Amino acid sequence: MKQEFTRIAVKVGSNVLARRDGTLDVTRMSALVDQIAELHKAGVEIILISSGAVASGRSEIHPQKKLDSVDQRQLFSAVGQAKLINRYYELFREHGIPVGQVLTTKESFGTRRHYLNQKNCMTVMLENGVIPIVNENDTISVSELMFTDNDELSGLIASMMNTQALIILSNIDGIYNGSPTDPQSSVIREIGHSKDLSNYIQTSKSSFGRGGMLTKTNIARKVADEGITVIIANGKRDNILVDLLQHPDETLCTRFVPSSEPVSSVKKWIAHSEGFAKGEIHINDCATKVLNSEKAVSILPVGITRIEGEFERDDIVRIIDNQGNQIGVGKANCDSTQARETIGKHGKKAVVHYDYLYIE
Ligand SMILES: Nc1ncnc2c1ncn2[C@@H]1O[C@H](COP(=O)(O)OP(=O)(O)O)[C@@H](O)[C@H]1O
Ligand SMILES: N[C@@H](CCC(=O)OP(=O)(O)O)C(=O)O
Repeated sequence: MKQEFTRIAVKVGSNVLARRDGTLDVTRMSALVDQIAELHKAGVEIILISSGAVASGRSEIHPQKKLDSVDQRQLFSAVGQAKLINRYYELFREHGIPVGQVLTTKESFGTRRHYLNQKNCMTVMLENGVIPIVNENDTISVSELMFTDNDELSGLIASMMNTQALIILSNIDGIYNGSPTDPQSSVIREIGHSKDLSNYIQTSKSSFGRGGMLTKTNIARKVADEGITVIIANGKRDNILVDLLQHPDETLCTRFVPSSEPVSSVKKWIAHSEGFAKGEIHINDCATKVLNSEKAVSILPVGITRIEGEFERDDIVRIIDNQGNQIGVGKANCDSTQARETIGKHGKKAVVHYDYLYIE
């Protein structure tokens, strides 16, 4: 059996797992588990990121009084996640494959220590032949502490676990070059580095999804820039996972071409840590130019025009150009007071060192 990848992350959207009425589509789940089991037995390490907790809880519990959206999400996910993982456990057991549950939150990616703890957990699972099944811990992550959706989470996991591919399974064959409902539009098969897709993406979402195609596209681009192949495909199509890996050329999907330049593990973490940024470092045009060149350069005080916000050494900061556009993210080498004291000065140590700087 010919296979390009030996470690992959697979994200399954709510719509793949839920029927129209919101109940769990056990037939679909079972078909996906069969495919994952086939790949696992062929030696592919798989991390499964599965949505569906809220959708499967909603059909189980019928609250007496009207609940607000936070209460609903907490209640449905608490019940639904138990149901979901139980199903997976039973289905994988039929193949003799052990699975483990990893529930996480956005905050768990905020510090390098937490990040490495999670990485270690999933590494030890894979080393012992256990398939990690990951979801956001919806019971405790509320509003600004939430991931945009599980597409964002799957990108973080793929990057953290150094997978060769991230396969995002939704209820659509890929990204269309127009409205998906327009018979004139077709699936874009391959997307290179600098292609702007914003004109194609509608804000519509499938009935149980959270982020829509726009977050999928943004995440896919970022992850592909880190050297990981990203594939968006239809999880409702029979045998889709096995076909994507074994017959990639004949299988309908959108594939984001990965960058060939390797990105260090620390830089990958920084790239996905933007949401935790404590401050902003504004830089002049000259500094922007050298940062965008091929050279490995740090951010020196001489190129800084302004510091916004208060941060400590090792906090995440955004890098902003003279036009106010964010051009990167980095880990501060000093606190904001020290950084302000050196603005514009020559011969001072870097405020963000190159090794801890991710330029977008
Ligand atoms: N250009 C496009 N190509 C494909 N799908 C699109 C496009 N623009 C918007 N969409 C919508 O994005 C939806 C998939 O995103 P989402 O609802 O978040 O799915 P999931 O639950 O699998 O994460 C599709 O069902 C489709 O309605
Ligand atoms: N953690 C949520 C996932 C929500 C979500 O992001 O859904 P989707 O856009 O379908 O991947 C759940 O399990 O219901």
